[in-house]
Amino acid sequence: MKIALVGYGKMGKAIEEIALNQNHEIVARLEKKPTQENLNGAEVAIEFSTPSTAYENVTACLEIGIPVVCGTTAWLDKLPQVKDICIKYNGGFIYSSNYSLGVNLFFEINKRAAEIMHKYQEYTVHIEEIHHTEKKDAPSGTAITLAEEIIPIYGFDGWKLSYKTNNNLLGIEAKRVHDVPGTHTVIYNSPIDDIEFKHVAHSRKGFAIGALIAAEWLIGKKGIFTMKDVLGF
Ligand SMILES: NC(=O)C1=CN([C@@H]2O[C@H](COP(=O)(O)OP(=O)(O)OC[C@H]3O[C@@H](n4cnc5c(N)ncnc54)[C@H](OP(=O)(O)O)[C@@H]3O)[C@@H](O)[C@H]2O)C=CC1
Ligand SMILES: O=C(O)C1=N[C@H](C(=O)O)C[C@H](O)C1
Repeated sequence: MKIALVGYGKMGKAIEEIALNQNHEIVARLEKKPTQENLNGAEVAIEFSTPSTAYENVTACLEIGIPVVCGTTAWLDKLPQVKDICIKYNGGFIYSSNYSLGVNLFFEINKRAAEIMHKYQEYTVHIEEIHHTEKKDAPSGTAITLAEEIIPIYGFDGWKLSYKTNNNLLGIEAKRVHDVPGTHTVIYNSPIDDIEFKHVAHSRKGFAIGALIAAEWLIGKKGIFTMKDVLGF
């Protein structure tokens, strides 16, 4: 693949390392808005930038006619507009809050666990996420995805940044610790015992491998997709 990396920070560099080992070509490394010229003949754009720049970058790629794999978090209030633009330009777009295979398996386990656990009112539920101190958003996109799977099953009104669940809002606790790539835990507590489902990323490798799998899958496809489509869940 000829890949444009839109955003060349921690994730852009992690993707580059794996892409080069897989004999892909990096034709652009951008830290600004993509244009026809600076995309340099890319077949696909992989966008990991910042919450305030992702929307503009994604829409620019779609308007130019380049399919986009986007991993940037905390801009999803604008997802409906991106979907409209993708349809208008007959483009290809994938978004996932987390591209790692392990977390996508965890999403499935999380849903099933909530379906079982919500019947047992002696257990409370909340989420904890831990990330490196450079992270701009809280809670993480992954924690929000986990919450969005639990909320309808429990009938919660939504989530809030809190170490506990109350007022019918699912608690998400966000901790920031030097160098942690990403740890997510869904915690069920009762007076008798605790049950915890936990995913620990040891590095950014899993996110990068997943983003490259998504990019290869997306080339030639039209529409709006998630990692569930890529993995066939
Ligand atoms: N979905 C997933 O699997 C994962 C998602 N993420 C998400 O990806 C995003 C990026 O994470 P990470 O790489 O760690 O962050 P970094 O801060 O390391 O990298 C972001 C990069 O984007 C650059 N940038 C700034 N403005 C623009 C712009 N207009 N266009 C393109 N690039 C720009 C920044 O440059 P400068 O520093 O000069 O401002 C920086 O190099 C975050 O939202 C994070 O939550 C992270 C890991 C996995
Ligand atoms: O910013 C990060 O680093 C990460 N961001 C994503 C998120 O917000 O869920 C995915 C991963 O946890 C790492």
